[in-house]
Amino acid sequence: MAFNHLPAGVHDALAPLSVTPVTHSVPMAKNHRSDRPPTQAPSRTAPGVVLDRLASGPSRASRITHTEHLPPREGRHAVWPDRIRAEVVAAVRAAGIDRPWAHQARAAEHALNGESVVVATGTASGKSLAYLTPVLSTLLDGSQAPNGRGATALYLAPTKALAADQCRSVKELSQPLGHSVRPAVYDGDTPFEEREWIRQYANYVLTNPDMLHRGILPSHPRWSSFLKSLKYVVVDECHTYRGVFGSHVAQVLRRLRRLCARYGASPVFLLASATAAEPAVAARRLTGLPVVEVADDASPRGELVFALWEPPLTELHGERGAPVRRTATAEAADLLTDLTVQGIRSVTFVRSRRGAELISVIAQERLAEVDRSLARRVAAYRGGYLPEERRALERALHSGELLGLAATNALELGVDISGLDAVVIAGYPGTRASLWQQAGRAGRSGQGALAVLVARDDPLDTFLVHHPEALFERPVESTVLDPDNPYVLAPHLCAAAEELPLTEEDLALFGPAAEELLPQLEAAKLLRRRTKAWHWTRRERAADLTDIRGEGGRPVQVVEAGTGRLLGTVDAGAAHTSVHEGAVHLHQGLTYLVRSLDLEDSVALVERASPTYTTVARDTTSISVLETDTEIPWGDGRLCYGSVEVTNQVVSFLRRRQITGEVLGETKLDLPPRTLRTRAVWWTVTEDQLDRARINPEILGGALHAAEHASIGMLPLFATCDRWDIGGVSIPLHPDTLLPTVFVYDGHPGGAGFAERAFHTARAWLTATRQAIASCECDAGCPSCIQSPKCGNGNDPLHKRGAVRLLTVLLEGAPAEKPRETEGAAGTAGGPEAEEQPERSPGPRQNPEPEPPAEGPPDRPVPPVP
Ligand SMILES: Nc1ncnc2c1ncn2[C@@H]1O[C@H](COP(=O)(O)OP(=O)(O)OP(=O)(O)O)[C@@H](O)[C@H]1O
Repeated sequence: MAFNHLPAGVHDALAPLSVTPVTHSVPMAKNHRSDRPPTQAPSRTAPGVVLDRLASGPSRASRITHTEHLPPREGRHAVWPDRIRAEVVAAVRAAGIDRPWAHQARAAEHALNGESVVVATGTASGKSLAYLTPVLSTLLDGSQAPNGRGATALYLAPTKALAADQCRSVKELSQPLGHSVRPAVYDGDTPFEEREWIRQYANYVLTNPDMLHRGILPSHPRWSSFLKSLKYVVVDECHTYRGVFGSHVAQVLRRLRRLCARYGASPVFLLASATAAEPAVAARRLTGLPVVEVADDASPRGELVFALWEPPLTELHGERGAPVRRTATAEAADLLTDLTVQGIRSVTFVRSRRGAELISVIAQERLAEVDRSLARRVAAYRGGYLPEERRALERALHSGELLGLAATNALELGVDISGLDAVVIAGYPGTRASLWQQAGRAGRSGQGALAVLVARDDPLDTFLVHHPEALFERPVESTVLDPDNPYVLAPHLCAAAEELPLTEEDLALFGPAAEELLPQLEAAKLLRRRTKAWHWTRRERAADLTDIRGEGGRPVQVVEAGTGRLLGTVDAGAAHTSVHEGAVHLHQGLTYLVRSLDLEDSVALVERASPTYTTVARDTTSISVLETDTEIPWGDGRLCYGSVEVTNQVVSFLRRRQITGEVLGETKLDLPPRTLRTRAVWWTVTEDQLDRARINPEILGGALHAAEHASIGMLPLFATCDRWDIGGVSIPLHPDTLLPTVFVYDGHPGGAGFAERAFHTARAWLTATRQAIASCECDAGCPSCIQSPKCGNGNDPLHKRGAVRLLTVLLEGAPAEKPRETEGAAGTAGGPEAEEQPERSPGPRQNPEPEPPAEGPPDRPVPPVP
């Protein structure tokens, strides 16, 4: 096709956009019909037509602020390397795949050469096969060893669901190979009676980094025969290992490499990721090894029509009389309804679990009005459901029994949901990587597909639907991780020392920070140096020192009060905000009210109810400066970066009317405060600057507070974080700075790099913040500029014009940024990917399964070490 002479990645919207995609922009709503011939099978409705229909209701067309057309592309074939065993090639053929795409053959070649490789090609580009062919071929070779296990492979997935899904497909693919390939999932759900068999006989073990960290590595002697023969470690969806969680996984992989080396093995790492910038750099940081990159996607791709959609203003007024837009939830529910009526298979991605439930309930009700049988064809899908329930939903979507799902990102990763015609994304998912990952779920078999991003009523989403270039003309974010973060590294050094005493030679593997940390760990009496090695001194398990997903403890079980039935779970850290007493809890269309939350026993008792409202927790936060690392004069004021301690408490919850979001009332809560030591950026202003900005004491609090909210809303554009991963505090007279101060901090113990990025791009970041406030059409502030949905003070006080004047004066004194420091403005910095949106203060890194993210945790205590 027309674009085939270009490098594949250049025009593949769903590939890692390490370069800007060539796209065809149509800014006007009425022009959104594609001018290209549809590439899908005739029975499918062209995505442009589907969009036309969605836009045909009253005032609907004007909600589309932009349509982007991403052109189709033809595939390029190659041949499998000769060294792939003929039986494996035959098995792949038997699965219906005659020839590999060029990138699959290249990746296999590197793997067979013993080079670690990252396959960073688009969604559904056949990455699995790229690593599976060399792995299966090697396992087949190894099966001829006297013990039948001359070669083994370990597969790591970020979620249990993905490992289970992959195990099913490996079993299917390797069926013609008989008993030579023995795949098995080894995770928290694996029955104990099966575990010994897996350790002794399985040669392809599928697990997750959590199980590796807590289960496999600490009991490595029982895994010795497996580790001795370990030839490959597959790291699937490796872009999910970012931020603090990614840094933990990097250290877990170093521990694995160390143990393998002791058993005489040196496995090759095979990484796969659909969406990553600079994949080789990220893969090297994750594994600590040089990694070859295969990013030239040779698989075919259908056209993608991508619409940006802004819900209309309503007649309602929100806090302090602000104009209120229709919620993204209500709008997305309408789109799901309309798509289902059209017979279009779709998934609506939404950030919160509650949002997924609400969208599915609303769509079901609307569909029932059209045709009762249609209501049963949509459902919700989210983390916190029991595994059987999730498998059943996946099967129903596969078979076509379900036409539409409202899902959290629990469905985003790898779970094979082929054949979707449309994806609706309710609210920007926080990163472009995540956006493309979700959009890429549509059109898997090469047919055309539609993606619609529905903006939420907040500054960032509003900005994005009016600045499509920020989405379509920028590369995806790099996967940033920092394995040297002492909060991350220290517990892994202890765990490694417990696994096998740490020697001086080991230290290089764990990075330069290891040497500095050891004396501290000795002083804390966690490690002791005897002869030449450091030993773990305690009786408890060192692996329990850290929780690699930062979930803050045991998940809370959600139990139905009358029956004692376990409905699902909520992350410990999320419990205060999502299952506090009086909270509305939704589960597959049924509504429950939380009767009590027992934090000691980690149980929330719920009972069926039919409230007409949803609940939103409110919290308050105070902050103290522990240490200022850097301080730069900004005129008379100061821009600082350093360590802080944040104390957060969920104090109340709001009841909001369903669909409209109208506030019905507030109820106080009595929950304990939690503290977090982390990193922050903060700025101060002087009396003189306040005078120049005409800020008198009456409006000072409101001006600072408004600037803080808007700056948090804008930071994701600069620091690749989610607004829920960062927090802020503003105060007219801070006891540590003795000046009016605004803090923005990382919601992760030890910091996650967002505040640091904010510090380095502060001028660009605060300039964008000032512009966002100043250009908002509202009079006194609204959710699109200075109101925050998670404000513990009910968005009071806020002073819009004061914030603009204050930022103007502050920025007058800002020194020009060096080029290096502004690179973040292109969104290349990193932090954890946005997860489900909690209605909460920022908390620790949230991740999908094994225990998925939730409506979440505020802060929690710092880890015990260093
Ligand atoms: N060379 C090929 N020719 C034709 N079809 C292929 C080829 N390789 C893979 N496929 C098919 O493409 C689909 C997607 O493959 P797969 O799930 O391995 O992709 P992936 O890149 O791993 O996906 P994800 O983005 O979900 O991780 C599957 O149905 C697979 O059978």
